[in-house]
Amino acid sequence: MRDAPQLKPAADTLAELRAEIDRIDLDMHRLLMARGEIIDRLIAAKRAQGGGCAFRPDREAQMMRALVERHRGLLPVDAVEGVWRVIVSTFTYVQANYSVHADDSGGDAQMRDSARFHFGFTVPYVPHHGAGPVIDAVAASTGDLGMLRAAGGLADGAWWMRLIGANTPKIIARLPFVERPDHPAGLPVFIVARPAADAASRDILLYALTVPRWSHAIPAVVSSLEGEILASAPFAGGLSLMVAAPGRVEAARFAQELASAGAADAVVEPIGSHAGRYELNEARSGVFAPRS
Ligand SMILES: C=C(O[C@@H]1C=C(C(=O)O)C=C[C@H]1O)C(=O)O
Repeated sequence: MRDAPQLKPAADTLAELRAEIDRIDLDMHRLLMARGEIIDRLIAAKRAQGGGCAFRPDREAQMMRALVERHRGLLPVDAVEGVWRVIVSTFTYVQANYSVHADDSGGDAQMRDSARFHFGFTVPYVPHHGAGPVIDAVAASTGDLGMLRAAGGLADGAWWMRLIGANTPKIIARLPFVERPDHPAGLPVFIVARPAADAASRDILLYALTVPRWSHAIPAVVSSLEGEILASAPFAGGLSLMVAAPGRVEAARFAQELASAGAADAVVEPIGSHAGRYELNEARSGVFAPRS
């Protein structure tokens, strides 16, 4: 007959708990080092796709959603998300070095918090004053990222007009990937980059909409397409709007709807796209649902 299982002592000793923590830390560190060993193969695979920026925003959005969705336990989701942001961003950096250029004109503290939370401290943070200089710095680089307030720094006017055209940077992500009211780095920001092939998420399309003058047809058409006017500013004697629309609304359809509503002189041009917005409804429970 087998012996009855040994009863565990009533309380673990501190030394035993520390030994357990050391074992777990060693496993985690070994796993991180193993993750690093895949990098050379990733670099080769991406070089075959054309190289450039290693950031894959669509993949990252899926990873961050899956992470917060499966998270359980007492470790705050903010901490888990922060740890993975640093892992993923630093792994992107070691594939192809990049800097994050940020517009500090609306205040440096929130931008810096956001950049550090989402990209860590290994990735260089380069402050600029204004959206224009950020976009210029990204345009002059091969793989750098720009970080701009999604709500817009109005001092720059219609900065999104600089994103129009075939060889200009585009908006490729909106951060945080998973939103919640008490997010520790919750400032909504757009990430601007020279887009890499097949990396973009096209759940939400972003457009620059230019019109000679304001018309009430514009918000009516935007809301009928389930879009959103994000910002507006005077431009070249008229007005420019930054508009978000669901991925099914191509530029031609948008222009056509505007024309039918009486705004035939509206020009609609793509300026980027990003993953659908996800909101974590019950912070720390791991339960989240898409924004309605
Ligand atoms: C590893 C990749 O490159 C980057 C780094 C990632 C990571 O470390 O998990 C994920 C997406 C990319 O931004 C990838 O494309 O899969």
